[in-house]
Amino acid sequence: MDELSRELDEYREQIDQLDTDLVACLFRRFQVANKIAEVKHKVDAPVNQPHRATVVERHYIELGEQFGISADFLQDLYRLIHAESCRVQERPTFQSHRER
Ligand SMILES: O=C(O)C(=O)C[C@]1(C(=O)O)C=C[C@@H](O)C=C1
Repeated sequence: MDELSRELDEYREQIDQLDTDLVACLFRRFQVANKIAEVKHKVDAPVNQPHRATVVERHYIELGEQFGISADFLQDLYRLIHAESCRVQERPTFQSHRER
């Protein structure tokens, strides 16, 4: 294996590890969303809270400015995460594979 393909392999290992971290972070976020759902259920509050979602979306955009990541990309990303967070919260007994 030449030097360049060794370098490429190393970077790809880093990408794979970072993707694992990303998914693990998402997993933790959905666990917290599930806890939020329990509280909302107790006080009969709606899962989807557009004002709060706008605040969170702004936070993503601010982070994007700090890190130099495109606002459009982060908006799209948060919209996907938010949709999944709402879906998770609508499921009363959300459990991940790890908890089973
Ligand atoms: O802050 C909340 O109330 C949440 O449930 C979290 C969250 C999110 O995942 O970002 C999900 C649903 C709401 O519409 C707003 C934000």
